Amino acid sequence: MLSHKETIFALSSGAVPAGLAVMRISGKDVPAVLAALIGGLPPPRRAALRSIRSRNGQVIDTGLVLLFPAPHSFTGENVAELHLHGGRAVVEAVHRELAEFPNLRPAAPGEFSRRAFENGKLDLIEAEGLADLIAAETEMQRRLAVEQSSGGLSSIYYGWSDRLTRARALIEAELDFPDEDDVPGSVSDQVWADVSRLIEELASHLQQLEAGEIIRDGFKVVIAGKPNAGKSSLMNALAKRDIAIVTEIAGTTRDVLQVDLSMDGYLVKLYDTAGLRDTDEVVEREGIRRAEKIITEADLLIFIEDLSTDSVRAEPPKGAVLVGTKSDLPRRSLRQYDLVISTKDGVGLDTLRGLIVQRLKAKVQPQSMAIPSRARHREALSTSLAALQASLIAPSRGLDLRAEDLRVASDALGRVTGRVDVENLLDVIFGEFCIGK
Ligand SMILES: Nc1nc2c(c(=O)[nH]1)N(C=O)[C@@H](CNc1ccc(C(=O)N[C@@H](CCC(=O)O)C(=O)O)cc1)CN2
Ligand SMILES: Nc1nc2c(ncn2[C@@H]2O[C@H](COP(=O)(O)OP(=O)(O)OP(=O)(O)O)[C@@H](O)[C@H]2O)c(=O)[nH]1
Ligand SMILES: [Mg+2]
Repeated sequence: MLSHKETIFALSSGAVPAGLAVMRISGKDVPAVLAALIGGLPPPRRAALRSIRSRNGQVIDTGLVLLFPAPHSFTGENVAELHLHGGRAVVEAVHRELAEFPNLRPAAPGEFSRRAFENGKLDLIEAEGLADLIAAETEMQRRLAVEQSSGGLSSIYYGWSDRLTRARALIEAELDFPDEDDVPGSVSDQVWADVSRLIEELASHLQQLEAGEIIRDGFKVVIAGKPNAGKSSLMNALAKRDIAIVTEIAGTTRDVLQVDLSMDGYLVKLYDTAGLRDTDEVVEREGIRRAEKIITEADLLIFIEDLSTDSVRAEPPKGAVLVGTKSDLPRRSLRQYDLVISTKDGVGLDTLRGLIVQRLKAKVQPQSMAIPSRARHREALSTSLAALQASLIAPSRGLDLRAEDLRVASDALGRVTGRVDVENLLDVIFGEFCIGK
């Protein structure tokens, strides 16, 4: 167990004033701090009502105090929690009192979790999951984060890591002791058969990454079309808020505007863009350049057309949903639309919401929430997959080169959870085989 020199503290609850404020303290000086503040130690892991006193004996506040002696705490260190009344002056007085202790200092962001990681209480996936859980704003983000923070995703990687470790151990054994009776010749075949099963599992796991990213980062829906089509009016209607400026002047919107929506528990990132047209106006042209950029990043493009005008119709990009708007006005367009709406009287808006959710779910159908969701996961998992695939190509290269591929795959997988170990390779070799005699 790592023993950090300094004891750290922070307000772990939200903004004051509030009903309660939780001050968390972690490190070896926790018992001394509690002795000074409340005159002794509360029973471990039980809430105790105590008065918290400053050095001069004045009561600062009376609240519930919790002590989690090391190593059975969130960080693995001694942890105390002071459940205070959530007033600004209360929190400030306790903060001041804590800072007076010679070995105490305010915690840096994420430092409690970092110590938990260093003490083996959390792996990297769980730590990321915890950060995502705190940031989660939609139900699906919460479910994804819970699965990651509570070890559901990690356990898949540990399972794969164990199988890889076993495979490597068997190959190493074959390399070192080719004539051993205890290592049958068919062992190698079993190893490569399991490696190819691993490849399939890893590849199908990686295919879920897009779903994970969409759940975590949001489904990007971009509204595009010609100037004055009614794009900003649609953005405001879907957001039910007056976000974008709407005027009858073509070329009103220049910047890309964005709003977060929650649809069916999913985060939808809705973008409003400058109307697309040829123009010499510098600001508008920059707006159009930005619009074109975000269009290429869209998960779903809603191409808006004013069905009441008879101007030249633009060709919507492939895959876009073609929406005719201003259906409250006389129709001049003969175009076949995917959907007809009016933001003025609300016609078709629910259908459009349904269509967005349907397109979203076509991309995101998680059978389980134990799926990757970050670029970091993608990098490490694809490196591992590529090395596993390499190990199966050209067996004639020899066992030692193929064993090296497995080592690379193993290391990459270890980086996902942050637990790269070679110790258990030795354990498997010497634990399961009677090679050494
Ligand atoms: N008051 C309070 N509520 C909280 C937290 C907290 O730190 N304090 N948490 C903070 O994120 C979350 C709960 N997570 C926790 C995770 C581990 C331990 C803990 O004491 N673990 C020990 C003992 C385990 C056990 O008794 O089963 C350990 O792992 O050894 C505590 C809270 C959410 N709610
Ligand atoms: N009758 C009617 N008018 C609409 C509707 N939607 C938008 N408008 C009007 O059309 C004009 C342009 O609307 P905007 O939402 O600003 O259009 P835009 O596509 O964002 O335009 P730019 O930002 O200039 O590209 C405004 O005068 C709106 O009031 C609708 O459904 N019915
Ligand atoms: Mg606009």
